[in-house]
Amino acid sequence: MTAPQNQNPLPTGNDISLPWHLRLPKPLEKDFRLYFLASVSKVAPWALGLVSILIATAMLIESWIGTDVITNSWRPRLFTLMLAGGCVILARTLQWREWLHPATLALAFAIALTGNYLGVHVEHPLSYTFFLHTPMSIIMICILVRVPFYSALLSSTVMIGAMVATLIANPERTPFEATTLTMVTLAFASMSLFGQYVYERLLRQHFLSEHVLYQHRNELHSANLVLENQATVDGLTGCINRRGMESRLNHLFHLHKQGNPDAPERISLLLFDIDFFKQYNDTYGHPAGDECLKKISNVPLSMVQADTDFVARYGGEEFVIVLTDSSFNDALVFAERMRNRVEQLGLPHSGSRVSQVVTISVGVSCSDHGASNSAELLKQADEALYQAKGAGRNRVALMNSQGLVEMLS
Ligand SMILES: Nc1nc2c(ncn2[C@@H]2O[C@H](COP(=O)(O)OP(=O)(O)OP(=O)(O)O)[C@@H](O)[C@H]2O)c(=O)[nH]1
Repeated sequence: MTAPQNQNPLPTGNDISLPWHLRLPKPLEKDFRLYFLASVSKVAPWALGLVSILIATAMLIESWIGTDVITNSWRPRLFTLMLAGGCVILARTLQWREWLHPATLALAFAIALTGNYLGVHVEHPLSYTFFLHTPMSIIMICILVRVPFYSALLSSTVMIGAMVATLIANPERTPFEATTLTMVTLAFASMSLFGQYVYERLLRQHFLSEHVLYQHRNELHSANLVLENQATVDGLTGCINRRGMESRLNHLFHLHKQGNPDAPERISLLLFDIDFFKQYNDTYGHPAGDECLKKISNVPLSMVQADTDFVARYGGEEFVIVLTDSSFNDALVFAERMRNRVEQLGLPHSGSRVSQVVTISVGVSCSDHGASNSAELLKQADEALYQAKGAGRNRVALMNSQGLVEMLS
């Protein structure tokens, strides 16, 4: 049995057709330049090191051949050797790397022109071979150091032009030598440039594939964030839902236990419940009950400040506030202020037996008082809330360090 075909596969870099001239849209082209530079910068120091060794070897051989050769060659050779050394330094230094390509081109010109100069000035039967520096320079920029294709094409043309002009201006070179040198140079240049074109085409295709993959990854990441948000936020009040609360609280406890430097010193938990909410619904209707829940939840939402503090809807008309790094006293002040602000909202509640307006009861617990995990902390706050209800509602109760519930108000 064949596997089912994917009707709508994700696009890959191969789906984006690369034009024959290789140019990508402007922003992509800019990114590709950096990508290209990063890909060549790993081998460039070694390649330029090799070029430096070749220049040094050429100087050595020229000093053996005869003093008249080295007399003519040592200055331009030393100059190109220094240029090559400078290019190696550029390739190895991250902040200067963007200058690598222009510097490599300068080096290639220096080598090619040195060849032309020596081909004219050195009196030796084999001196015409100095002109072979031009194809060597083209090979260097296309294969060894990989200058971008268009720069390589332009500079190769200029170098070949300079070589041909020198050959024409120098009557000592026979037409046969001049033609042979020009043909050899053109052959080397076209092969090297073709190789450079193919290489750059493949590299661009690879870059596009990676770019598309990167975009997919970003889209997936954003979609995940949206989904995660939807999965952990309560649709009615905008508070974190119970699932989100449990995972955040567990995470905080996990950090706390591990003694992680990002962990809060203590975790305080406030659990509150709207008093006689069933009667509120019965009196004003369920939609009004929903509105009431929104208004009440806005009170703690407007009060939490630290990034790690949060408000969650624990279920029905019960809410949890988690405060990190506040002292226990500060958490009690928060609870009392919140209870007071809810009362101050003045939402009429004729069905309540404790007030004319909507009120809440709050239970407060703290990790300093023996709770070793989120379930225990919630249980302690629930026990305090239960007693706050029993003590008449519209009040704050706390679980103290002895494990006893005390009324705050
Ligand atoms: N409007 C509305 N009501 C809800 C929602 N979730 C839960 N409730 C109601 O909240 C009420 C909770 O009632 P109880 O648990 O009896 O508590 P209570 O009436 O507040 O009494 P005490 O907590 O003892 O003061 C129930 O009537 C639920 O229907 C909601 O999303 N919207």
